[in-house]
Amino acid sequence: MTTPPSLVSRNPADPADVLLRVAASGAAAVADAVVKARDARPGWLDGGAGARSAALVAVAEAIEAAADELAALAVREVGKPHTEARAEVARTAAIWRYYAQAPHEPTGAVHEPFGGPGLLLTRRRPYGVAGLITPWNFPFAIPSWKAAPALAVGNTVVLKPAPEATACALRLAEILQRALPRAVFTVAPGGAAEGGALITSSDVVSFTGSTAVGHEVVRAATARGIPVQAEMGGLNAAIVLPDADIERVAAHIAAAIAGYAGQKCTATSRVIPVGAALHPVREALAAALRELPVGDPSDPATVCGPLISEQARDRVTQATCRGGAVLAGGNAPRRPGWYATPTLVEKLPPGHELLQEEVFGPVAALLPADDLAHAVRIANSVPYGLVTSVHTADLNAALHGLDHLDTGMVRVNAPSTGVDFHLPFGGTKASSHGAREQGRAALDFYTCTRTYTLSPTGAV
Ligand SMILES: NC(=O)C1=CN([C@@H]2O[C@H](COP(=O)(O)OP(=O)(O)OC[C@H]3O[C@@H](n4cnc5c(N)ncnc54)[C@H](OP(=O)(O)O)[C@@H]3O)[C@@H](O)[C@H]2O)C=CC1
Ligand SMILES: O=C(O)CCC(=O)C(=O)O
Repeated sequence: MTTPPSLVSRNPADPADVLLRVAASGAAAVADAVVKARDARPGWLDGGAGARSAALVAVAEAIEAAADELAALAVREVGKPHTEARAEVARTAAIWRYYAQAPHEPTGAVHEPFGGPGLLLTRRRPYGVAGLITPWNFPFAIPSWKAAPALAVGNTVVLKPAPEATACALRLAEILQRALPRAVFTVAPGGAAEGGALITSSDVVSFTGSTAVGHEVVRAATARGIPVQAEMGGLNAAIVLPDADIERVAAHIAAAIAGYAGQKCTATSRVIPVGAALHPVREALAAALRELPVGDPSDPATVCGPLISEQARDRVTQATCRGGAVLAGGNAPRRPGWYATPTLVEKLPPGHELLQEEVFGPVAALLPADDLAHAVRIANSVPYGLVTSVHTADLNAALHGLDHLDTGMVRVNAPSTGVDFHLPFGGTKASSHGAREQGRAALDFYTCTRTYTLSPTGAV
């Protein structure tokens, strides 16, 4: 028997600081966790809506009580700037409270038979064990916005977190396991082997991460005929019209490019000034990026902390060396930790990596457009379709954007980053596969509609 590899979790701001070394679970332990979760499912479901709701409220309360400690852990393990880490923890508690209402909601509808007496009913029922595979960038919020709706409707859950966020996942599991019955929620630390084992044993799969891995996950789950959703990358554009308040918009876009070092699927990576907006946007955005506070993520003033790993940092710095003109940043500060400076580039050759792939760093390309229709064509010209922001005071321009932008989300006068957890979240093209996450859409994803016929005895 081979020993599972060990997982090492390091502080990206100080790579000598090792948070954790644990053995990966191994595929057999993942399969075993799924068996135990399946056995725990009837008790969890039949315990009733009240018990499920109360348990989800207890999770929210425990997260709120541990907020400072959880935020500090995210700062240390995944390099999330302190202010954002606090906001993520607050959002995570709010997600559990929101889904704590779901067990009390109607699960179906009553219909009249086409002919004769009786009742026809629909009822949404859980699939069984939800297998969740999550990335490191929102180590509390993403596992929670998948697990809370899955649990609310009566599934049990096995989570395979990203190796880089193992300590956060284990701490979240501790909180959940105190509030939930045994085996209702299990975390299985590991890598691709554990992720694969989860897909081959669970009943419904939800993934967030890169597009390449997401497509593999979708193929594996589809081959088994189980429902799967995958939230993958983005290459999101911000369109700025000349009538926008350019100084204010530039500050917002700079934060959407380089906040948390651009490591959000919703980060802005292309900025499209329209017509006369080019010159003021170019100047104001380059200045805003140069002034953006870069540094130690535990400092509350920091907006752009380190990248998650050395490879991630090198990918960003190399991408900006391959053609184009650098307007701001374009280097790595000389300090311990995996930092890259907030970067704006222009005049990129067609087909450049920054115009085709999610680089997941604090870097954006400036792409001037002649008019709004041209801006929309540029925005739509990439393989991804997660979110676009449009900055304008003109309602007609905003409506044109809503009608013609081919992204799952369009945000007018709001940055591309940020999520309203009570609304559906997801994109088009290579950004998403399957049903939407979050909001009520998540309750539908984790349930299968059953149709019941009730006829009086002797009717047939
Ligand atoms: N959309 C988003 O929010 C995110 C996008 N990304 C993108 O992904 C890039 C790489 O980041 P990374 O964290 O490595 O993301 P990956 O997509 O590579 O990994 C995401 C998760 O899937 C696991 N996994 C890998 N291969 C498989 C498989 N075949 N079957 C099942 N599970 C698998 C990973 O484990 P393991 O790491 O051990 O391979 C990890 O837990 C980033 O640069 C960024 O572009 C990353 C994070 C979030
Ligand atoms: O912008 C956000 O707050 C969330 C982004 C996100 O969902 C992701 O990066 O996976």
